[in-house]
Amino acid sequence: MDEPVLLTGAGGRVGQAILRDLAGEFDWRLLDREPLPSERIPADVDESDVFVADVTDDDKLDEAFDGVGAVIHLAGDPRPEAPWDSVLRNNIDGTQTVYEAAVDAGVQKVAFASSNHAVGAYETDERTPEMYRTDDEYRLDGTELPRPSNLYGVSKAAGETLGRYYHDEYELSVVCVRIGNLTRGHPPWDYERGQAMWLSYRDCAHLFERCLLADYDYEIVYGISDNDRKYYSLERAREVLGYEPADNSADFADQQPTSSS
Ligand SMILES: NC(=O)C1=CN([C@@H]2O[C@H](COP(=O)(O)OP(=O)(O)OC[C@H]3O[C@@H](n4cnc5c(N)ncnc54)[C@H](O)[C@@H]3O)[C@@H](O)[C@H]2O)C=CC1
Ligand SMILES: O=C1O[C@H](COP(=O)(O)O)[C@@H](O)[C@H](O)[C@H]1O
Repeated sequence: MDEPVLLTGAGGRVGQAILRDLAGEFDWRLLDREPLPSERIPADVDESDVFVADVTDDDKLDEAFDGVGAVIHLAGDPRPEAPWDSVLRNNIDGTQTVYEAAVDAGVQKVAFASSNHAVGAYETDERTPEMYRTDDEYRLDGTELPRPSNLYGVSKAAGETLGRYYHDEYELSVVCVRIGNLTRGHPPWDYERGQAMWLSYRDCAHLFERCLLADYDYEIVYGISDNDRKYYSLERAREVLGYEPADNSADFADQQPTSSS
């Protein structure tokens, strides 16, 4: 990728996981509505490539998108309990504005941060908690219809559908990554669901690197590490993107603190 890569929501957890490992790999342009503290900006990113802007502001986006080859779109309200007015503005309107700016600027690829919550309602009372365990074979693979668990999940399903439209209408390459549960250092303790959909920081960076380098049309993939426990298939991410996760939440089982430690 010779042209700059725009990272929206650069100051957040996912953005920082990506920059931690890929700072020197791409010519980054960073965008966030909050000013980024210097420790969140890689040393070789010039201040002219750092934009403080809201993703619903199309004029500011036009400036930030100028000359960009690919976009990783993370900016939005990440709270599963976020209210409708926030997800409507930040997640749905913001994502449509990003796709539109991408088309106007002649961008080739957009990687969109979707979520496990776009399909959270597959986790029915009948299937849980068994589906979170290693001996259960239930898998979602990205071909299933969205089944959101909350209004935030609805907004992520809408972002995926917007991507489908912008691919079909404008031939934009779009990959929607249904991210599981990103935590630094180790999987969440005492949370089976979180362990089954854990995404480590290094696998997160590697996955989005593959989203920038691979060739695809329109894809929905799951963004988790290669956990022994899993109810999301990694097949599509492996096949289409060349994703090769290095981490597995099971490797941390004996490190989990006990209540007495
Ligand atoms: N952290 C996780 O485990 C998961 C995250 N995701 C998605 O990944 C993306 C990033 O999530 P996190 O880094 O965890 O969230 P975060 O809250 O740490 O980072 C989001 C960043 O986006 C910025 N932002 C929010 N609304 C904006 C707007 N309207 N315009 C410009 N910037 C805006 C915020 O200032 C913040 O820096 C979100 O879209 C979230 O839904 C999806 C699944 C799991
Ligand atoms: O989409 C998201 O999912 C993760 C995991 O969901 P949770 O309900 O198990 O916490 C969440 O931590 C993150 O904030 C959210 O953006």
